[in-house]
Amino acid sequence: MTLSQLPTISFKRLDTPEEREKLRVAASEVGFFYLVDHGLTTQQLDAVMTVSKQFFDLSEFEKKAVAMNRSAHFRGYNAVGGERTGGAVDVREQFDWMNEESAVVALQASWQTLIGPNLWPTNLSELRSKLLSLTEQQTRIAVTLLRALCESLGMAADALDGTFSDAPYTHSKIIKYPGTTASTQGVGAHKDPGYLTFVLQDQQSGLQVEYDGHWLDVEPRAGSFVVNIGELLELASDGFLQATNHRVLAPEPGVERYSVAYFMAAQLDSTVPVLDLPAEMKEKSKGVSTDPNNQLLSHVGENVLKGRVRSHPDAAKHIYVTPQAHQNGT
Ligand SMILES: O=C(O)CCC(=O)C(=O)O
Ligand SMILES: [Fe+2]
Repeated sequence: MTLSQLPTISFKRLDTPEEREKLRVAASEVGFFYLVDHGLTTQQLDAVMTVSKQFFDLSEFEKKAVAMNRSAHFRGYNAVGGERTGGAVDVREQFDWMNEESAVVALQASWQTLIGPNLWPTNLSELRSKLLSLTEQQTRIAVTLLRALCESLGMAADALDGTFSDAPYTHSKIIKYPGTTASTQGVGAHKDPGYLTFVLQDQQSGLQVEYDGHWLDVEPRAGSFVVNIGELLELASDGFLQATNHRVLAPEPGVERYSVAYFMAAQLDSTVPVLDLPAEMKEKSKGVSTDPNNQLLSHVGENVLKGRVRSHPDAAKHIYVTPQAHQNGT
């Protein structure tokens, strides 16, 4: 199948069977689509991009004050060099935040290190308010989208609700890709570990999705989110939906690209069930991928932690829970 453009799904029409059918096709045959009519205004999205650029324009000293290597919970800033994908350095700067929480005092499993407070710069107070408000709205959209997706797969809308209840684990990042000739890798090819990812792009292209053995450009479309299927949905659908490989090419020198990524998972202590899909979907399923370098884990905390450790090995050095406890996922 050839594809010149990614499908587009209208969020406000998801209550119609026609749009849900389009959603099922987009999610199962491509794994990437534009989400429009989601209700977030252009002004709000522009304001997020503006405050994100203001963050990256802070001095090195100010950014390093919130560096991820000061966090025990994979939160905060990474300069270029702080992340690797596929064994090579990603040429991007980024600032990560997750749910605002207190740290677990006595860890019983390694994944509990994902729980903790965010790091916020003291001299850009707008960053916290703008980003947390964005996350809250994206979570509402993601929950509705996931429910519509379950329905489109012939399941009850709430089939996965038990895994995230009213507060899914979410992880987000603002990202700056500086122009470079040193490497073509903005971020190397990877799959995202959660249920659903939303990417907000600026006007600069570079995001590519693997489709039918080729890399397809995901051209920026103002006001849309680019949605992709993550590994937890591949597991829940027993491979009917596939987490899609994607990457970002570094821009040319003199050009910068900014994006904001939002990853919705389930609660970290939950385990993703395998949905009993209709027979015609089961027949079409390619099965869950069995890449020896990337095992998919149905324990949510374990699968999310796997992604974080692979991306930020330095930030993972503090993890001290015994392998026994880790294995049991307790
Ligand atoms: O920056 C982008 O467009 C995508 C980033 C991405 O795939 C990721 O951070 O997982
Ligand atoms: Fe990604």
